[in-house]
Amino acid sequence: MSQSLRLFNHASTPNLTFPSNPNTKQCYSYLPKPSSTYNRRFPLISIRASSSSSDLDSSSPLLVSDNGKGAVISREEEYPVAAGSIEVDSVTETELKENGFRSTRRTKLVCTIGPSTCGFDQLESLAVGGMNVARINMCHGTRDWHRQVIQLVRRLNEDKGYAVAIMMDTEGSEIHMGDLGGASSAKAEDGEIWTFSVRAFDSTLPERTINVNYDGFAEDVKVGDDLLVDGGMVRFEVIEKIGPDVKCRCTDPGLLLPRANLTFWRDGSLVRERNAMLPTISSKDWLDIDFGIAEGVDFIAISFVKSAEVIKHLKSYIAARSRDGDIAVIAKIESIDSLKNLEEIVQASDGAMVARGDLGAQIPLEQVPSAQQRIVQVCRQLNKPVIVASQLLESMIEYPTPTRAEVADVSEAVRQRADALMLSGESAMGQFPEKALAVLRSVSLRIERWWREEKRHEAMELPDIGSSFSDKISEEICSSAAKMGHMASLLSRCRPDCPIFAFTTTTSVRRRLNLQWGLIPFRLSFSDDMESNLNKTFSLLKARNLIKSGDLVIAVSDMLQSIQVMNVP
Ligand SMILES: Nc1ncnc2c1ncn2[C@@H]1O[C@H](COP(=O)(O)OP(=O)(O)OP(=O)(O)O)[C@@H](O)[C@H]1O
Ligand SMILES: CC(=O)C(=O)O
Ligand SMILES: [K+]
Ligand SMILES: [Mg+2]
Repeated sequence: MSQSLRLFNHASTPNLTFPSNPNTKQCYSYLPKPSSTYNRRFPLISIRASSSSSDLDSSSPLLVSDNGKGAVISREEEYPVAAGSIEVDSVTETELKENGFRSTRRTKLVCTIGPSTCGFDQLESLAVGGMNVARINMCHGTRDWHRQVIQLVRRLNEDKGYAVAIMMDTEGSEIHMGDLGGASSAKAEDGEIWTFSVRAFDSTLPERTINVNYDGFAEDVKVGDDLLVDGGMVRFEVIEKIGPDVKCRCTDPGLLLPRANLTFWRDGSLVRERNAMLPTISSKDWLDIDFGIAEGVDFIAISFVKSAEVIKHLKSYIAARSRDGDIAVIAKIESIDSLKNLEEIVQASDGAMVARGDLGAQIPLEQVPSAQQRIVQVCRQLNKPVIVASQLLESMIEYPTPTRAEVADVSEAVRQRADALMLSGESAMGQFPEKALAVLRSVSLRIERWWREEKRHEAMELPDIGSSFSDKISEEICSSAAKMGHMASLLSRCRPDCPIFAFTTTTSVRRRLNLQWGLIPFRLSFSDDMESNLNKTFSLLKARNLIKSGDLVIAVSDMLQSIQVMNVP
């Protein structure tokens, strides 16, 4: 570390130190001295590397270390990383070795697991194809089925060196159809009369009959209402009410899928007075959440969030029950109320999902794109990961190639710098899950490469988010480090034009970091001595051919409240 430059280090200097070496770059930062001892809540090392010391260009990698919030423990029996070893996702490692830093994918990919993808080999193919997070949707399947999937993903991670995280998505208590008596779908033709009923049918469903999960349904609808299945994929008009049965005429034909969402509209507006009384988290959802906690999922996504309160409540519920409180809560933005209360919901959550399927059933379709843009922007402002979901490649449920419009939609989400893109039916029950994932991957890579080529490092005005003094210092350190390479970065939030290597001692933190834009999580053991941590990290990365001697790096550590610029020894 001969060319090492210590720009600022509170551990050793009472005040500000400027570089004295004339060969060093004029890229120091001015930071106030913290009033208290080191804040260890967010230990960060960020290291920006490039091929030569004169090449501080903005596309070289940034390495970040994050121990997560506080204590370094996880729910699993946390086994220490063997001294002299570093764990990294095997796919990422191969990509890094083959293509170098610059081409690593920044946009993360979430796949919904369903009948098409629930086998070990299928899950492995998705992991090889770049799946960062596996989503299980509690609307469908039994808990035993989901447990099986979770166990397979675990096995995949342990046996094959992946770090695929698991996201459990709650059913929520909106109105939806029953499961079609076991049929995988049913076709509703123009003009047909169907019965929507809240009756419990003990044996098989009568023909053209749909079960509805909400007891108040027959009371709430009125003759003349429009009944939309799945946000308008199929449309009916209510023509008659007979006790618990509601007779409807099909006005827009289409395919009915099991447990599809139902909304009803009157005089051009969504009817939601009674819906609004349903709890966001139903009693069945609470059982699913208990299941998720017991199984140690990494994320719980909450459907139809209406306010920040429910998120806060769930977070304290998890904190009290999960051993380490390390399950991240993702707010699904898919209702009018969630858009109204967006900022406070996102602020209360650990991330958000633009759940365009149901959102498009609650607001006019033409408003969905602007809602998406706003949600992505708010999440980034508030430094929360955001997932863009639903119908990204819907046609690929049936066909092996996407439509041009779908590719344009995926490109737009990548361009907005969403943290992650999600597959739903494409991977859950489609015929081409791996091909759909490959399209997400190649479109992401293409757009990201285009940024590099065009040098489009979109800078966004980012408000200060640190509330404590030490947090503010960390923020300052990170943005100063980013500015050195003429690029924006408060780490992932700044969407720097470089990959970010994230180091953690914890398996569960490593998996959670997998959702965030540009972060490549590694696991290794740390000591209290940052200097030796850095050296150890370098030698481990070098041994794996992930960096090489001479690479210029910037190390940012809020454990030491310091920035160092150095060449990899
Ligand atoms: N575990 C599962 N078992 C069977 N089918 C599933 C499962 N998960 C998903 N699917 C199928 O894939 C489709 C798309 O999945 P997706 O997760 O988007 O569900 P959804 O019903 O649209 O609800 P949501 O609004 O929660 O996304 C579902 O409609 C269902 O047919
Ligand atoms: C993902 C989801 O829940 C939706 O799009 O509605
Ligand atoms: K759901
Ligand atoms: Mg939904």
